[in-house]
Amino acid sequence: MAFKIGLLGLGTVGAGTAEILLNPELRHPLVQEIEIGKVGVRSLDKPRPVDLPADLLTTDLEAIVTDPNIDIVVEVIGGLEPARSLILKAIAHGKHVVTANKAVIARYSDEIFDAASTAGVYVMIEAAVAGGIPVIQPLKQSLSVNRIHRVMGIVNGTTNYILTRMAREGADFDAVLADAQRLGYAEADPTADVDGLDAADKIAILASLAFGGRIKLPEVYCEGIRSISAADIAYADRLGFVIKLLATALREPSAPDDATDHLQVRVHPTLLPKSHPLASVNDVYNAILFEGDPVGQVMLFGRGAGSGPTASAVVSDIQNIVAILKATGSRSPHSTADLHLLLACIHQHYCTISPMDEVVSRFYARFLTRDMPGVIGRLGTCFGDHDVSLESVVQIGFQDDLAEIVVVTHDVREGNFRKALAEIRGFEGVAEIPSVLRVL
Ligand SMILES: NC(=O)C1=CN([C@@H]2O[C@H](COP(=O)(O)OP(=O)(O)OC[C@H]3O[C@@H](n4cnc5c(N)ncnc54)[C@H](OP(=O)(O)O)[C@@H]3O)[C@@H](O)[C@H]2O)C=CC1
Ligand SMILES: N[C@@H](CC=O)C(=O)O
Ligand code: NA
Repeated sequence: MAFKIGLLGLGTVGAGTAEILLNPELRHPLVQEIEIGKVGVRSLDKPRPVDLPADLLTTDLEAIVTDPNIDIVVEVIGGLEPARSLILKAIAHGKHVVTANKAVIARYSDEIFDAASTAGVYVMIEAAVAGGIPVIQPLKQSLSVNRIHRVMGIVNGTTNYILTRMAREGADFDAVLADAQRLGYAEADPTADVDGLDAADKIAILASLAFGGRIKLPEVYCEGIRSISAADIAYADRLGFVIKLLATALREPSAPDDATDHLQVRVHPTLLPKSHPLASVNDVYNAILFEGDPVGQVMLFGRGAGSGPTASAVVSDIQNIVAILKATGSRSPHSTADLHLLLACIHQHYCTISPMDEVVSRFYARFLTRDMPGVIGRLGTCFGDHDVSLESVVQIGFQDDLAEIVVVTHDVREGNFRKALAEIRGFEGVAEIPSVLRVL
């Protein structure tokens, strides 16, 4: 007897999921054993890109998650509520859950995974991070024997598209954002993408899996790309860099007497050397670079969004659950102890995340100063006073009657760098510091 799924949502991802399930030919034989039992939507009248019997569609999503005939609930409605409540209700009714909802998982994974563990069901989230690129399962399985040092990636397609176009065309942010909206890459409200929140949700999820603990989302540092100007992209280019919105999670080396793992988990625009493997990831593509011991570097590249790619991840999660249910010979929830250790989420403790002031990195800063003698010298002295060592200081040119000076530092403690900047803002002759960006 086929495994029945209750599909919550028939939009971009839901329709892509139905499309795969309705056309199982030339896919893994298990796909044929998955049947769409019910589909929950908001509007019954909307035209749909997939051909489903009308009686499968309902606006009563509660009835789906409590239906005894449904084995697996697939949540692809998005948003926080009712998505969170429906997931929890499905779990309470013994359903396994597959979701693409990074916003819900990054905020409520503790209650969701606790509930799943108690109920003996799986909650699978491959589609929630980097859409069609398999990143969750590799982290849970193939890479998990490694000591992961760092996970770093371009995990938001919209911002990567915007930055790529700005770099290619010398265009400004607002003009390219309007295009990205017209092309359907960015949402009508692009906040979650351009302010880095979507990437922060995703790196919180990856960090949790990579470092084996829970992450409190408010502790994830998040800075978007609204302030990136065509001028910065051009200067970065002259210095040998590209600017990307980078999501990073890394384990800091710990002192011998410190048993606590300290992590950095952060999202911000970053100047990447043009030779870096992530520097050539352009347009709406995503890529994630893992660094672990002993595996070294592993980079996964592909489409992080879109109907088909995201549905590929959703259906692979459904298939993983079906494979386990078949192997155990039981569709009922398992006992907690019987859950497959490499598929269930079992973390209990919270990771300690270092405050940004303590993070050590390189910086790029652009200053607009009046063209008077001694300005560069005063900048240099102030940075030196705060233990900020400079790699280069270049007067690039002029903007109106102001000299434009670009500074690149060596590795510095962020708190020291910020203190120096605060002092420099008060200098006579310094009109503005239009941009401060981190450098890899
Ligand atoms: N789009 C993408 O490329 C990616 C999306 N995701 C995630 O996948 C999820 C779904 O995204 P996407 O498919 O783009 O979203 P869409 O807006 O395209 O589709 C949402 C679907 O959910 C239904 N829906 C929404 N709210 C309700 C509600 N309250 N009651 C009943 N039905 C509801 C809508 O019904 P109706 O059609 O009737 O309006 C629609 O079918 C999100 O969590 C998103 O973050 C993840 C990776 C990539
Ligand atoms: N809005 C996201 C798509 C889904 O994760 C992006 O632009 O990458
Ligand atoms: Na994925």
